[in-house]
Amino acid sequence: MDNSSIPYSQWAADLLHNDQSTVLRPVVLFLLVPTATFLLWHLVAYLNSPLRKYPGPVLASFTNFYRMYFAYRGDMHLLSKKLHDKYGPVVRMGPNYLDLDFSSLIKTCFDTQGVWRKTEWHGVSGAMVEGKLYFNIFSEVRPEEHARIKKPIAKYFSAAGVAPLEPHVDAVLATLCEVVDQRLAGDEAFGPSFDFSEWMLFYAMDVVAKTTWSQAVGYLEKGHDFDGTLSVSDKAYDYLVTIGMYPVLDKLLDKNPIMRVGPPSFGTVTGICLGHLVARMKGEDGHDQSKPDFLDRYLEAQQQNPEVVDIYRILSYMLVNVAAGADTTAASLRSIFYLSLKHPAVYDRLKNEILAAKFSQLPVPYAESRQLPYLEAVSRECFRYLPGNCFAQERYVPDGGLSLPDGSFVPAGTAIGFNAYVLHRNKEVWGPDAEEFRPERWLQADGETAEEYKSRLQHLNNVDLSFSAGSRKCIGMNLGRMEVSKTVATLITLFDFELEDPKKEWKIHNSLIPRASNIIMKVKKRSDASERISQMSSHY
Ligand code: HEM
Repeated sequence: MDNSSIPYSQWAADLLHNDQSTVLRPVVLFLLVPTATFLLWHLVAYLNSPLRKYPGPVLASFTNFYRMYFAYRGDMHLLSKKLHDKYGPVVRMGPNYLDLDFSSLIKTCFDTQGVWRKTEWHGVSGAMVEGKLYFNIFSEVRPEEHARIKKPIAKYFSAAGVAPLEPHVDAVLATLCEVVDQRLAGDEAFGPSFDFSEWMLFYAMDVVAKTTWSQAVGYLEKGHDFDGTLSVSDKAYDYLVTIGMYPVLDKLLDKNPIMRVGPPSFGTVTGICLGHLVARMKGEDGHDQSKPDFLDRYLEAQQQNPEVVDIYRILSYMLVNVAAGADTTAASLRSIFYLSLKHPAVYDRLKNEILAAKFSQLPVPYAESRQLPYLEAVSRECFRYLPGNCFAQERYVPDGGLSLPDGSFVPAGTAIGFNAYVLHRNKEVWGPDAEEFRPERWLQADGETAEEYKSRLQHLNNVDLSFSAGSRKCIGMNLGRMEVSKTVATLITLFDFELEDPKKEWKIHNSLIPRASNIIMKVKKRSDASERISQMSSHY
């Protein structure tokens, strides 16, 4: 009989009552019962949800698999923007998740007390160490525990705290200049084409290693991902953002107590960090005491706070530096060069400002590069245009609920989130040219008084989520900004850059951090570059 001509339910019932189908019966029961329960559960949840009043894709209101699919594809930022353009400032993007585009709520939802808790998806980046689940500063979602583990080291990340790390950045920056000089740049004409994006990751990873344990990993010198760590790190991020949309799956995969399933985790990086920690503790790493690094500070923090900082905690501090500090900085450097070169007027103005500056030495000291207003404006515009985190920064609505500017009320326990990529392109906040790359928006405009500019800048600062805000604001912001500023000033002082084909677009895979590739570039040395580089390198 042709089963397609009878209703599905009757077909299933016939199948169950047919004595001859003794093999099929358990199979059908096994499939039907959970499927029906799953669908019914989702239907009841949908009908009862207080979020039903909010617009969004129908599928998204039933299941988080909707978002998971776009997280997997790597274009979550584009999806969020498209949905906000279609539905307005509130979009229901999950059964219990609202994506918001209200900059007026930033101060409320990114509070300094941790009342607005991070949602569980951040916890997916926790790591199993000897059978125990360890959360780091990024992945810890419990506010009290987050404050407890952050407090002993917060001071080392202040502007004054990171200043002594500048010699470490300088040493790696000198290596970068040498590598560009010897392998990539042409003397009189532009040299061969190469993918700038991968070199920025080699550089940023070496810097974070050097500032953390005083030794670069060696990506710049070797010129490739020689130990596979960079590719593992990409996969770990892909896993975090995809499984993070359904965190319960993490318990069956990466955190499965019986058998770990899934892509490689940060295990390799953990091994590298552990090796350096052990070597330091045994006094075997030849560390120069006159150049303190993060590891010195973490060991100091252990002395001062033994009840909080044990050896595992130090390891997690080291690990989060590597996991959170390299890809973000590389992404920012890629954006600055690519977006400026795509807008030749911007690149020319930036280049002219840098070449006109009389720097006291190379690498350019941060105290000097940060004085350049156009460099600062270009950096901030890049952070705005393509933020280092292009996923929603999620929080749970606390007791008392949340009143939205549209007059509606969101109950406690709802997950809400702000995607900086969407917020930073809101025309009501940033003006009609919000979608344009225009660094001048960060400078005093013609006819604008100093007072007006100050107040406009203050407003822009308040609605800028490039480094997040409140108690979960990026702890490494001062280091990241120092690195970006002095690296751009130093590279442009020594070399001229051009895109191989200015019409070609970069490729972006958004895996929390927008991973840009295919920035095919050519470089030319400025007249005295090689001589200045060899002078500079002799100091390191
Ligand atoms: C220009 C470079 C950087 C950018 C754009 C950036 C951006 C961000 C953003 C947006 C967040 C919030 C993420 C979220 O909550 O979902 C964050 C958090 C964090 N960042 Fe950065 N970051 C940069 C550099 C660094 C560096 C150099 C380090 C460390 C050496 C670092 C360490 C961290 C840590 C530990 C957190 C978690 C903070 C917490 O939850 O308390 N970042 N970063």
